[in-house]
Formats: sequence, C-alpha cells, structure tokens
Amino acid sequence: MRFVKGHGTENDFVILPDPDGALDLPATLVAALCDRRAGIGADGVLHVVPAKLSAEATEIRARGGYTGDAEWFMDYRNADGGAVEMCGNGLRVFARYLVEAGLADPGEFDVVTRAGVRRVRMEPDGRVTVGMGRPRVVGESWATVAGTRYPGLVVDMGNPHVACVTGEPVARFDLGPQPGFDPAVFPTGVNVEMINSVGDRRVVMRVHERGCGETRSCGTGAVASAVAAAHAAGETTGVWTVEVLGGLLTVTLADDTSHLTGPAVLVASGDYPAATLT
Ligand SMILES: N[C@@H](CCC[C@H](N)C(=O)O)C(=O)O
Repeated sequence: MRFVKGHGTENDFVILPDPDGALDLPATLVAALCDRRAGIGADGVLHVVPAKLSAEATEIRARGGYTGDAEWFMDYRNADGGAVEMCGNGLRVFARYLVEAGLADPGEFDVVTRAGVRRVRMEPDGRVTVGMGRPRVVGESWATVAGTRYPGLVVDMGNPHVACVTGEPVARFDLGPQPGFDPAVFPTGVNVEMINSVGDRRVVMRVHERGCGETRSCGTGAVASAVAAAHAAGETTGVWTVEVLGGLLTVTLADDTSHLTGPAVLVASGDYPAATLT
C-alpha cells in the first residue's frame, strides 16, 4: 500500500492515495499505520479519494451536506481509527499532497470533508490557507487537568472543542492523560485546548486531541483557541497568532467565517507492506 507522510506544524499524517476508491480502511489498520513504534507513526490518516467514488461523500451530498463540484473527499481518521468530521491541519497537508501529486492546480480549490466543503488556497510564500467556516460558540463547559477543573468555551468547528483560557502557564500542563470533560455536553468526546493569552492577539495553545492524545498542533483547535481568547477580550474578529508546540499558525476571524494559515509539508513516501496488514 502506497503512502506519503506529511505534517502541518508537526501535526502529522499518513496520506493514503486511493484514486480508484478501492481502499478498505478498517479502524484496526488506521491504528496500526499510526502506531509510533510498530507502524509509520502519525496523529491521523488522510484517505485521499475522489468524491464521486466515495460512498460516504455521495451520502453526505445526498443529505445536503455539500453542493458543487469539489473533486476530492478528505476521509480523515484519528490515530485510534475513528472517522471524524474535520481536521484543519490535515486539510492543509491534504491540499499540499494534491498539488504536489499533480491532482489539483496550485491556486484555490474545494475539498469535501464530513463537515462540508472547505476551500483551500496555496499561498505564494508556501503556506496553505483553509477556509474553516463559521466557528459556532455553543456555550460554556469545563475540562479537568491533573485534578483541577478549568472553565472553557464550547466551540463547534465541525468537530467539538472546549477551549480553556487560563492564567496558569500552559507549558506546565501534562496533556498526555485524557482530560476530564462533561459527557453530557460532549457525548462523542472532545478536543481540549489550554490557552494563555500572551500579547496583542497572540496565544500559546496546548491540546489533547480526541482519538489521538496530546499533539503538537491542531488546526481546528487553533481556531477555537483564537475564538476563546477573542471572546475573553470582548472581540469577535481579527488576526490571531497561535503558538503551538510545532510552530506558528495564523487565524483570521471574520464575522461569519474563519481562516487558518500555516505550513504544510510532505516529508516521505513509501510502501506499507501487505504482510503487516492486520
Ligand atoms: N488535528 C486536527 C483535528 C483532528 C480531529 C480531532 N482529533 C477530532 O477528533 O475532532 C486539526 O488540525 O484540526
């Protein structure tokens, strides 16, 4: 099985090209690929499949989940094998792959995700921008880290986030263990961001991702963090810099949409031997 490995601010992915829509991808195989010792190692898998050949994309379209003629479906899986709605960094890496493989023209194009169609733009400076849609502030909740409960904003980015702005330095947190959260608010789990405001529209963010554990970056989480910091400052729009363990992301909040800009690179390619398939 051919694969490409890539990352966006060190949120890393195994990319699986599937031009014929023929790949069966059970959760056990995704988890084996993402295993950092026995597999290739990644935070998630980006299954690259033509939208018209994907039964799931066809079903999403049929129920009104998207319109238009986007050619490719990003079938995103967390490292535990779970299929979830959206991945901001993953989409930037997905776009980089399509362009480098000659499957999309550099410039702007649409990609289908489980959260709907997202527009990507290859920037002249080499970064990639994703239209992330309108962040929905759903209410307030909390996350518990090392026995302490932190209040947080519930932000729906297509996927669920609880974004906790705190005065406690986030560098001190151990986000490896699963933080506590309210299962009544998040019945399918949640991505937890711990955030420090460190300057003019600048935040430092650490994240524990649903289905992965602590990662070095999270694109949807970066937008949720900017939304939470803006909310705390009484703002709703503006350009925010989000420092993550793996680098810097730029989040642009507008009245009815948001954008995420950052690096996206491909670092390796190869064959995953059939003998190791489980
Ligand atoms: N790393 C991603 C988010 C991936 C999905 C997330 N773990 C979830 O379960 O919702 C990003 O860059 O947005």
